[in-house]
Amino acid sequence: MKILADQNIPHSETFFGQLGQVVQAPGRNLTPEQVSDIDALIVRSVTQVDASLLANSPVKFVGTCTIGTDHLDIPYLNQRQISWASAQGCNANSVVEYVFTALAHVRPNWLNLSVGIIGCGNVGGHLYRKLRQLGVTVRVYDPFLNANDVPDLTTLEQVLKADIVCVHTPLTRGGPHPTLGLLGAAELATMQTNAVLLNAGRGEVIDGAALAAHLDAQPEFSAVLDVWENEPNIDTALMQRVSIATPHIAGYSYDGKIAGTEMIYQALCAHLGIEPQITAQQVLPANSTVQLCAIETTNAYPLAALLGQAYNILNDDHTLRTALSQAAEQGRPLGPEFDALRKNYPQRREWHHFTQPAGKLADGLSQVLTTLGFK
Ligand SMILES: NC(=O)C1=CN([C@@H]2O[C@H](COP(=O)(O)OP(=O)(O)OC[C@H]3O[C@@H](n4cnc5c(N)ncnc54)[C@H](O)[C@@H]3O)[C@@H](O)[C@H]2O)C=CC1
Ligand SMILES: O=C(O)C(=O)[C@H](O)COP(=O)(O)O
Repeated sequence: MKILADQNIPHSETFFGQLGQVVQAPGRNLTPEQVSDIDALIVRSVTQVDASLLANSPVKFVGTCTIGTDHLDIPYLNQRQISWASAQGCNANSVVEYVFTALAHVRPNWLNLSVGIIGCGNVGGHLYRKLRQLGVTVRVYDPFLNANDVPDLTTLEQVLKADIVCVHTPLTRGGPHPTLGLLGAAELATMQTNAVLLNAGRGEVIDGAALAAHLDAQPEFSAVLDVWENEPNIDTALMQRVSIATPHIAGYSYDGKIAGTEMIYQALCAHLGIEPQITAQQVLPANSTVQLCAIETTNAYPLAALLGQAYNILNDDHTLRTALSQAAEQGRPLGPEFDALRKNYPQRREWHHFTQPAGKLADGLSQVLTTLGFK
């Protein structure tokens, strides 16, 4: 069998090579010719999988090593009886670590603030439970859940009143509660003037032009954006206005990426009726525990300093801004720069690979780190 895999899927040969011949290709601009003799197509979020790609292809299985599925035309796949699978929850922990790291930088007192969560599935739900464990006041908006699922469920209006609002919905264009443009000028206007808005879902859920205008009008308002309208050609005017800007890498922990590969390998095995032979555990680096360094007791933001050792979000922000401004100055297109940062993203491990500093931490800090997942 012939399997085409996006070249940015780590260990695709190790996993899918068990099942057939693997051809790797850049996923952004796959052509119908490239899939004209392919049995299984393994993609990431940058490949639009629809009739224009697959109409003349013998593909019988499509797997996306991502949580999001907005790039798949699912009705078309179903109609063609092409099996498909996504990697639900694979990088949810990675996104939650991103959120906590970002908040520690933009609102060092976030433990004492209220947090609103829009979309409470694998990512939002994980974030919700951690915040509750930490004693943070949380409000949730998710029209597909009820109060038995989430006791703090409320309206979108109430969630938008929180000090910090985190967006973790899928991008949906239809159905009873579409998320395309869910937050526009009218919704932003109801938020607190010094709120933080964080989007690690999909860029199109927030109207970027409205957000840029809002940031201009409200100097105390902050935004953290990992996802953007029109990726990879993002709006640099908006980027310049946000507090933290990253190139859609919230879910890019190495653990999360390998989990995505493994889940789709398992799904393809199930499709073929074959027992899986390889696991994520076999390919992830072993014994990779790292000890965090002790920090100065005088450090005003000890949590940000500790989290920054495990995941340096400011480096991701700096790298994006530098790459895009250099490309703009030199008249080069921005899209390839954005994609290159994602393709060459360094290996980032999740927090259960880190142990707390040997020295004594300030009261309560060790407990917070333990709740966040540090050993
Ligand atoms: N920035 C990144 O690197 C990553 C982004 N994502 C994005 O995050 C999204 C969410 O991921 P998961 O939590 O794993 O998905 P999920 O499917 O487990 O949960 C999504 C939740 O959003 C809710 N929802 C749907 N429409 C809504 C609406 N109109 N208003 C409020 N809530 C709504 C659903 O009921 C569900 O509970 C993904 O679909 C993907 O687009 C996921 C992983 C990484
Ligand atoms: O899992 C998802 O959904 C994501 O947003 C991924 O982290 C995006 O990664 P790529 O598929 O765009 O590499």
